[in-house]
Amino acid sequence: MTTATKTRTINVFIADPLSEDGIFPLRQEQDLDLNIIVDTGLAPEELIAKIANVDVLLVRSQTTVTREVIEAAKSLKLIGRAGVGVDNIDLAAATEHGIIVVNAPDGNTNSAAEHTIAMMTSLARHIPQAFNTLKNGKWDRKSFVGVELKNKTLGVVGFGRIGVEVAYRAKGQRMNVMAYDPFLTDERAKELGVTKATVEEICVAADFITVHTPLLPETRNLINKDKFAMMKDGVRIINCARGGIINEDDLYDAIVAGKVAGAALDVFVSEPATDHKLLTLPQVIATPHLGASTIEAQESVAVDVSNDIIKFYKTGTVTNPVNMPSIPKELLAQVEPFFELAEKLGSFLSQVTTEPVKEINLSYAGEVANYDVRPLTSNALKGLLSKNHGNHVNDVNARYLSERIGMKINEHKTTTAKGFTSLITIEIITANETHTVAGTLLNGLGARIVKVEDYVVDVIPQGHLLYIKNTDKPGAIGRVATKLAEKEINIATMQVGRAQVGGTAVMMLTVDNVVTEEDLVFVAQLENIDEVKAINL
Ligand SMILES: NC(=O)c1ccc[n+]([C@@H]2O[C@H](COP(=O)([O-])OP(=O)(O)OC[C@H]3O[C@@H](n4cnc5c(N)ncnc54)[C@H](O)[C@@H]3O)[C@@H](O)[C@H]2O)c1
Ligand SMILES: O=C(O)[C@H](O)COP(=O)(O)O
Repeated sequence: MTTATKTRTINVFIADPLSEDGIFPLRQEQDLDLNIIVDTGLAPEELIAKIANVDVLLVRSQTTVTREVIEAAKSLKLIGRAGVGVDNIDLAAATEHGIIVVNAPDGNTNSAAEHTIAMMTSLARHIPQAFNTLKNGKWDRKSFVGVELKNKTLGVVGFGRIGVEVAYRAKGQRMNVMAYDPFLTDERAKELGVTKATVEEICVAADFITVHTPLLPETRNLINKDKFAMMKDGVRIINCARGGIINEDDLYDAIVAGKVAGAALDVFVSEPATDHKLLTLPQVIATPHLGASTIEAQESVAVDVSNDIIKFYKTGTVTNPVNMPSIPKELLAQVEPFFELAEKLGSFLSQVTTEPVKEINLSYAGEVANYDVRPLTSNALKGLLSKNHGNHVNDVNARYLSERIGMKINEHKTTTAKGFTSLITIEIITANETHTVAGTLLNGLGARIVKVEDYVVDVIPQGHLLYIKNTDKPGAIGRVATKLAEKEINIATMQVGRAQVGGTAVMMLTVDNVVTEEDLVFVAQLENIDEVKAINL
């Protein structure tokens, strides 16, 4: 990943209204040259026209970041979502283009949970309808008889950050809480004092149902006419998550049919939703996507994405990635040193072969095998592909690009590391060749290549290397050294290895200057030299 300093201006484009206090970290950043452009409320074609030189795009839910926007953004490295839901961002397009998407998953949890409870209470007691009537000069106490929350059952579908916070608060109202989430365990349900249930069980038993899942293909229309049919008469529905999780037409029909007593909606399939048919029903109360609209939440989510932008440009890593594996903080410190090694090993192999790689086997041995190795594989693939893809390949799209060209990627983990604390061995298979390289981190000494093909070596993976295969006969080393001297190429280090006396041997040389194609030909013509490759790491 890239790190930047003041030498380059970074254009940060803020396309939705963000808290000014929240973007304070960006405004006061001293080490990076950030050019902050605030230009909100743009139509898609206006955004496309302005995005060509933008490095970082910051949005909330209002701006839709389409494939067209991404393709027009020639410099874009990072999209920051100041909030949770990323359904307004074409993640596949971002990933293909190597653009990191980060969000702020924690900053608005409380606000969204509080809004959900406010909506449920308002729904139970008809507060918006009663207020409207009163504003219109009518003192009507008969039309707005509500229901209590106490002893009612609340079904929570999607028991993540917000779902759990809603459950805590509902229990404070002395409600019984049922919850469904594919990741909810019996232990966690017990610990939180909720009844673990299926969506169907919730539909059958709940008086109030609230959804808190992301909008995904699996959750779109999760609550539909079949589910409404299972529900109690007079059930009340709340959606402060995403429009589309509850089928809007089916909800409308269920309300008109008297099955559903009321619905509280903060979100709609298409927003802004000012003339939606659900809004014509007196049983429906609604807010214009206000779940996260508090001073605290807006400051918090904007601070989180601002800090991730700064972190990305200073360290090359981010805290809340959406389209790359997220590494817990405590593990990051341990695996980060391997990133460069994995990339160098991949790069080494890309320069050893000229054929397309059909399969790559990555073996992680020793301590490194205890970690989530996917980021290491991404770095190895980045190194492997960079020969042909240059700067267009990064940790985000390396796996995607590899799979797109049909490369089979196999990761293996073993505890034994042949005497090393950790060992990464990478094998590539092409139509006609197989090549292997292995590397490690030596305590206090940094990265080393310790094996090339079947030969044990000890090479710092840095600078200009010459990889020479020769027949193990006297004089080969001397001839190579003399030829390089003739070409004014200074040898810094030299390693030799062989499997058996008189067989094939390898030389690994580090040299002080770039070795040209012409120089390589001269070396390759020497007696008993079978193959010469220049490798730049
Ligand atoms: N109205 C607002 O302004 C507002 C504010 C914040 C968040 N949100 C939305 O609220 C939702 C939840 O946010 P969060 O922060 O709790 O996210 P989260 O990722 O912490 O929780 C989502 C949960 O949904 C679960 N889930 C996924 N697929 C499911 C399925 N098929 N059935 C049931 N559960 C499933 C996940 O396992 C996860 O536990 C998101 O859609 C987010 O965009 C809306
Ligand atoms: O997913 C979210 O974080 C919420 O829907 C908030 O959206 P907003 O940033 O547009 O308020």
